[in-house]
Amino acid sequence: MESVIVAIDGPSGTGKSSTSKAVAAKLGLSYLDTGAQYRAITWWMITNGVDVDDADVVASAAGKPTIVSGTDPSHPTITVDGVDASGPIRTQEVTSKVSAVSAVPEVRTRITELQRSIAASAEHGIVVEGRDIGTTVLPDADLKIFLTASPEARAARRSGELKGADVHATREALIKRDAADSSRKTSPLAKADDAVEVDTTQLTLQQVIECVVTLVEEKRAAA
Ligand SMILES: Nc1ncnc2c1ncn2[C@@H]1O[C@H](COP(=O)(O)OP(=O)(O)OP(=O)(O)O)[C@@H](O)[C@H]1O
Ligand SMILES: Nc1ccn([C@@H]2O[C@H](COP(=O)(O)O)[C@@H](O)[C@H]2O)c(=O)n1
Repeated sequence: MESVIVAIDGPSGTGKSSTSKAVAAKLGLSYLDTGAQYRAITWWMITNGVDVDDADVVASAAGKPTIVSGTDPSHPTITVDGVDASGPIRTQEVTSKVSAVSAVPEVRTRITELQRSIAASAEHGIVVEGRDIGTTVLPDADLKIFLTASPEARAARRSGELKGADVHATREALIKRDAADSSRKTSPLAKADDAVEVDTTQLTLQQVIECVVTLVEEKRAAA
């Protein structure tokens, strides 16, 4: 198999980004962080005064920003209307509002088209991570992985990242975001029937990376 398409989905904090970047770098593949695209459109809505709780207004604005994702796993980038958005999309305000924006069907249609065109143009293949990649965006992906981990492990990982953040509050916030992402009508967070589930609770990041690399190599060998 010359080019390979890998879909990695799962709830928040399960290790999708860290794993996907490392696997892509190791195998010479491109990398796409689809959560960053939903964060980028949310950031644009906020900075342009759009009420993100008004789905009709969000829908009519969905086509306005130009979002560009750079797919080098050692230096992923994201711009909105030509402006580097990699910092602003990680604020607490964006994190708390992104699920409302990403639930709007017109937003999903727009971002899904963008994701498919990026995947189609990746010469050597790509690792695409998100919530609905295996189920909706790339249903014919060569390999689908669904990462999981206990809420406690995920909260501890995130609190370590946010230095000093309260673990209980972090746990509640990620459970709330997962619930919103899993219960939306259009393309919810879900495991594809043919995805391999990997519970990362007791695994180091290195072990998860090795597990996914092995699964990709097995697929390539079988092709
Ligand atoms: N197996 C692991 N063991 C310990 N820490 C891990 C593991 N996997 C990832 N991490 C750490 O957990 C944090 C969250 O990981 P990451 O951002 O990759 O998750 P994610 O699933 O992409 O999250 P989100 O969907 O919220 O963007 C990071 O600090 C990362 O280094
Ligand atoms: N395929 C996807 C990816 C992400 N989302 C939404 O974006 C939010 C942020 O994702 P992170 O991975 O950066 O945490 C996420 O909570 C979802 O609302 C999505 O809908 N589909």
